Parts: sequence; C-alpha cells; structure tokens
Amino acid sequence: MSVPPNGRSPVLPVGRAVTVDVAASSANLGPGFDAFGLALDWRDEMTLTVADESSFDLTGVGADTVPRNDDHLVVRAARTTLAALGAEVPGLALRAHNTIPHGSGLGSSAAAIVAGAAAAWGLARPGEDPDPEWLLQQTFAYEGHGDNLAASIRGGAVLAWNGEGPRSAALEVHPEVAAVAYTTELSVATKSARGALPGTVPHGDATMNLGRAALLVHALARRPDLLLDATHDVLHQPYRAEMMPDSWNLVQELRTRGLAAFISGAGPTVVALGERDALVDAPEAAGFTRHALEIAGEARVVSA
Ligand SMILES: Nc1ncnc2c1ncn2[C@@H]1O[C@H](COP(=O)(O)OP(=O)(O)O)[C@@H](O)[C@H]1O
Ligand SMILES: N[C@@H](CCOP(=O)(O)O)C(=O)O
Repeated sequence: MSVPPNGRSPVLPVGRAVTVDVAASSANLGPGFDAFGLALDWRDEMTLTVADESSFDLTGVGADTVPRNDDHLVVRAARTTLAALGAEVPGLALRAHNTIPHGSGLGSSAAAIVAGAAAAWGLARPGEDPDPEWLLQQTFAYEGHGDNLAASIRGGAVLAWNGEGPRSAALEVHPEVAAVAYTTELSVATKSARGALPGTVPHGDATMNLGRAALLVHALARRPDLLLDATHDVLHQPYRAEMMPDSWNLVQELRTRGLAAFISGAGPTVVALGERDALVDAPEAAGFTRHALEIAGEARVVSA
C-alpha cells in the first residue's frame, strides 16, 4: 500500500476544500457473494473543507441520525486517510447532501467511507487522480466489503477479491444494461444479515453458484439476454429471506416474469438488471418504490 510522501508540507491550509460525489452500489448481483459490485447512479455529494474547528452541515438521508462528531463515517475515513497520506489538519468542516438510503443494501456505508477517503486524497493531493487500488486498501479497514467499496471507487461493474490484501478489477458492462431498484421502508443492518448465513453450504450449491457467477461476467459484458440465468443464487439469499420476506417474494415474482432480479447486497432493496428497453416493463410493486437507474461512473473529486 505505498503512495505517501509527496514532499509537500504536511499541514494543509485552512480553507482548502474539495467536493466529492460518490455512487451507491449493489453487491453480490445474485451468485457473486462478496465478489461482484455494480455502481448505481444514486449519489451522495459532500464538500470537505480544512477548518480551524470541525463542523457539520448535513441534509437529506440520515441528517438527523448520523453522529455530528469525529465518529461520523465520512470524517473518520477522511482523517485516517489524511494521516496515511502524511497530511495534517486542525479541523474539517463537512457539508453533505445524502440521497442513498441507509441500511437498504445500496452500499451507503461504503459510499460514505469512499467519499471520506477520496476527499482526503483531494485535499492532500490536489490535482492528482486518486489511485483506486490504494483507496480500496485504505477503506477496507472500515468495512470489509470490497464489492461495495470497489464499485463506489471505480464505478461500473467490479470484481473484488482478497489476495494479500483487498484487490479489485473493473468488468465490462454492455452499453444497453441498466437497472431497476425497488426500495422499501424496511431497514436491515448488513451485520445482522451476515449473521443469518450458515457456516457451511452443500457442495452442489457452491457448484451452482460458481457456474452462474462465471456466466455473469459474460452476460454483463456481451449477453444481457443471459442475465436471468446468470443472477441465480442459492448461497445467501435463501438464508436471508426470512429477514425480508416481501423482498424475497418480489425477487421470485420478477424472476417469474423473466426479469433478472436479486436482493441488492444484504437487502432489503431488490434490483433487476437487463437491457434498458426490457426494463421499461418492470412492474410497480406494492410496498416498494420503483427507481430506474443507470450504471454509475467512478467517485468524482473536484477541488472546490
Ligand atoms: N453518508 C453517510 N454519512 C454518515 N454515515 C453514513 C452515511 N451513509 C451511511 N452511513 C452509516 O452507515 C450505516 C448503514 O450501513 P449498513 O448497515 O452497512 O447499510 P448499507 O447497506 O446502507 O451500507 C448508517 O446507519 C450510518 O450509520
Ligand atoms: N457482500 C455483502 C454486501 C453488503 O452490502 P450492503 O449494501 O447491504 O452493505 C453482503 O451481502 O453481506
């Protein structure tokens, strides 16, 4: 994980600011548990300014619930990343407008962590493009979900894996592929959804998911018509179904109609992928709000 030093003074000037916007992400995409991630064009935007004292100006999702102190996820990630880059600040003023729902399976925590780390990079290395693999390694300590983190960092579709550390690679996505997300008021903490998973799985189930995950790489890039088969999963969604029965029923209903639907991340949002024209027929669902979404690009960092 080598990026520092850049030879400049470690103390950043008060008033230096960056604006970042970071996309939501859908992890797993059916069979690729903890491996596949897809950035969806639903963004949180924030400005981080070097200041004499810390302050918080928060609007949108979570404004009344997230901490307004150094425990705030964006600020924590920013501070750790600044330290890793050898930069020092007296305080940080955060202005954020959040739209990504929390605890919905759309990677809000990963987006917040990536936003903090990317903003820190922008403050410490103005004008330099962030190194995506360094950012992944830096943010992985906060949330061990490389699938969400890499998608928010790189944009598009990604594969994440662990070697000697967290790694990721960008995947090709067919230009006609888009998504529909069905959100619900229910909130499920990722930690509890992970607790619902068994310690071991049958060999046949593992074999099934392996084949479908491999097919998914091809279906995403070249054959969107194969996405329904390619998003079939038996390794995690059935075990989590009890925690989100309405979402699981919706997945079945959409799949019966031929739509490549799955639980997004740890749920309870449901996402269906497909060719843009085919998704126009994705039905409304009682108890859910339907959102047509494009695949998003990388985390953007702009000096303010
Ligand atoms: N923009 C944000 N700013 C501060 N904290 C955030 C932000 N987004 C998410 N979080 C924190 O992450 C939590 C949700 O994380 P998690 O349960 O992993 O669900 P998700 O699937 O949305 O990532 C929120 O309750 C909040 O504490
Ligand atoms: N692979 C993880 C992804 C969690 O995603 P989130 O958006 O629900 O935080 C899992 O399925 O647990």
